[in-house]
Amino acid sequence: MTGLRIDGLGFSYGAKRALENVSFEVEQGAFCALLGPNGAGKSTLFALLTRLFTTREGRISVAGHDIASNPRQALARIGVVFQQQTLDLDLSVRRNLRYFAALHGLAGRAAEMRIEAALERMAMRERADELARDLNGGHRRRTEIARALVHQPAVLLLDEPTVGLDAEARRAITTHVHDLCAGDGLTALWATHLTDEVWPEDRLVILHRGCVLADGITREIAGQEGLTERFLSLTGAPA
Ligand SMILES: Nc1ncnc2c1ncn2[C@@H]1O[C@H](COP(=O)(O)OP(=O)(O)OP(=O)(O)O)[C@@H](O)[C@H]1O
Repeated sequence: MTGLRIDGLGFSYGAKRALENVSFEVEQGAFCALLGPNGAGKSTLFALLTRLFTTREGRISVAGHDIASNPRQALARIGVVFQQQTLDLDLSVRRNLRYFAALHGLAGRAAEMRIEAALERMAMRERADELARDLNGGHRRRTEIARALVHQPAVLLLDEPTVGLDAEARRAITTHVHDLCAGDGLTALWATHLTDEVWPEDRLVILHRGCVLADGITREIAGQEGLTERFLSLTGAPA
C-alpha cells in the first residue's frame, strides 16, 4: 500500500519557480529521505503536504486520501515535526502531549493511553513529568515526535528534525524514526541536507532546484562513489 503519493506537483512564488513536476511514491512503512541542498524546495513541498499552501499543479495523496478533495481525512493521517521548536516550554512533556491531543478532539482515558504509548515509543516516559524547558535538545525533539504520534498518523513528516543537535542525539532520533517505520508501519518523509542521516536501505529522493534528480534505494543511488560524492556530483556542488 502507498503511504504517500505525489504526482506532477508544481509551485511558484510569483515568478520564482520552487517545484517543477515533482512525483514520487513512498510505500507504507518506508523511511524516505528527502535530500536536497538549501533552496531545493523541501520546505515548499512540506507546506503543500500540510496544506499551508495549495497548488493547482499536481496531486498529493496521504494514505489513499487526496489532499485537495479530501483535506480533512488526508490531514488527519499526517503527523508533522517542524524545523523550528514548537513545544510549550512551561508545560511538562506529558502536558504538551495532552494539549495537542485535546486539539485533535482526544480526551479522557483514550487520550491518556495514546499519550503513554507515544511516550513509550520515543523512550520519554521517564521524563514525562519534567518541564520541556529542562530537557536537552535531543529530548525536546523526541517529545515533539511523540506528540506527532498521538493521533496515530499514517505518515510522519519531519523537516530537518536534527538541526542543532549533537551527533549522539542525531543518531538516537534517526534510529527511533527508523524503528517506528519498521515496527509500526509508519511512513516517514525525512527532509535533510545531511547525507550521513540517510541509511543504505532507505528510500531516497534527491531534490534540487525544485526537481527530482534521483529516486530509489539509497545504496543503489550511492553506487561505488558513496552518497556524499554522488549527491555533490548530482547537485553540482563543489566536493
Ligand atoms: N516566500 C518566498 N518567496 C519567494 N521565493 C521563495 C519563498 N520561499 C522560498 N522561496 C524560494 O523557493 C525555493 C525553494 O525554497 P525552499 O525554502 O522550499 O527550499 P528548502 O529546500 O526548504 O531550503 P532550506 O533548506 O534552505 O530551507 C528557493 O529558491 C527559495 O529561495
